[in-house]
Amino acid sequence: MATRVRPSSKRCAVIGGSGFLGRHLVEKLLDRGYSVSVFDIRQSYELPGVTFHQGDLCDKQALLPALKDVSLVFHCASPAPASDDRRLFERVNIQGTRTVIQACVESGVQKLVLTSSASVVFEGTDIKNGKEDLPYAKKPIDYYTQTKIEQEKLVLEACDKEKGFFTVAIRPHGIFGPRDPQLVPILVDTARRGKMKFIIGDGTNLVDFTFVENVVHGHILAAERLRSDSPSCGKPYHITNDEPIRFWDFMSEVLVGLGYAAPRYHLPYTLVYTLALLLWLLALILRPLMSFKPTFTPMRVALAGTHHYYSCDRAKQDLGYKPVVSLKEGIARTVQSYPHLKQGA
Ligand SMILES: NC(=O)C1=CN([C@@H]2O[C@H](COP(=O)(O)OP(=O)(O)OC[C@H]3O[C@@H](n4cnc5c(N)ncnc54)[C@H](O)[C@@H]3O)[C@@H](O)[C@H]2O)C=CC1
Ligand SMILES: CC(C)CCC[C@@H](C)[C@H]1CC[C@H]2C3=C(CC[C@]12C)[C@@]1(C)CCC(=O)C[C@@H]1CC3
Repeated sequence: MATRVRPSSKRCAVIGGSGFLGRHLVEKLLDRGYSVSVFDIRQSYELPGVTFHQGDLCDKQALLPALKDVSLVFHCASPAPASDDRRLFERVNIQGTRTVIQACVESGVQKLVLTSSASVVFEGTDIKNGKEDLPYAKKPIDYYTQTKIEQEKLVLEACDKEKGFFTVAIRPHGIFGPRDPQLVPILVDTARRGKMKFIIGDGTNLVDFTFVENVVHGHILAAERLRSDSPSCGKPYHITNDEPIRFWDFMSEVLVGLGYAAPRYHLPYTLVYTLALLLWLLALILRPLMSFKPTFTPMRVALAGTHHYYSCDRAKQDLGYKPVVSLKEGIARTVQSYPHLKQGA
């Protein structure tokens, strides 16, 4: 009779490992002595100790070889929020996550760590020190958020102590750091087009921005603490820098660090939000004829003009989490890592 080989606890897979967070996670896992199998729709780098599997996570047959002899899987793949493509989000984040769960169960994977998002509870209104027991957004602000909610529910509901399949969800917020393709590049592009002169609202709203290495640290702690007797089974965890900052102070520090002027003039929040909503509707109506992507989407305006910061007390208590890089150091390292985005470069 063939005996099943028990997967090594130091062998793991990172789905979405070619992305911003995924690659930082892979690098840290290698440092900690793991061997890593990366599954992604694209390959963006090569590293010793990493085996790449290129494919779409919605395709179980493509996924299975990447999970062979793996005991721990991190799922941090998602289409970019900026794509605003409902069908793509539903296919990848919902159906694809079902496929990931099935593939994990079939392969004998014991632990699945999902990268969710703190935005699953965000409806465009203030959240101050939000805890994990806040209800999911009833009216999610965009398709990305809507499908991240369904994805998180699927993964947490799949946790089955009897069968030895343990799941946990990490909810980071506003990830930034070297190689981020989103926050700093969009900010600089907006500044270069002369559109970063305005502060939306009174500029006092507090927000969490989380340095990527802290997000990685939270994922690894969650994975290593996940066992049948741990309180984290089937639970979500906020992971932030635990240093809420005014949204516009953070933007200004990054902009000034890169040689651009900080925004100065104030615009009323409701006016900008209404304009962003109208533009979004116009882009939707015109989509069959032409494609244009407004910079100020309703989601971005809501994020820029409201309080949204979260408590990570649960992660501190259950996972022993504590940020490893301060906001000040994170911003300095981020600014330094983008010489090509500096003013005049
Ligand atoms: N960047 C942020 O501020 C935040 C991100 N998150 C979550 O963190 C995770 C990682 O995000 P980032 O690293 O910022 O994004 P990213 O876009 O850099 O990485 C996502 C990766 O997923 C891959 N991918 C997309 N569709 C795929 C498919 N069908 N099959 C296989 N691979 C596929 C992409 O090729 C990419 O490498 C995502 O789940 C995102 O929802 C959560 C909170 C905040
Ligand atoms: C044009 C300006 C008003 C804003 C420029 C910066 C924004 C691009 C970023 C500020 C907050 C960021 C953020 C995300 C994406 C980039 C920002 C909007 C997420 C939506 C990424 C995915 C998530 O899960 C939540 C993030 C919240 C913060």
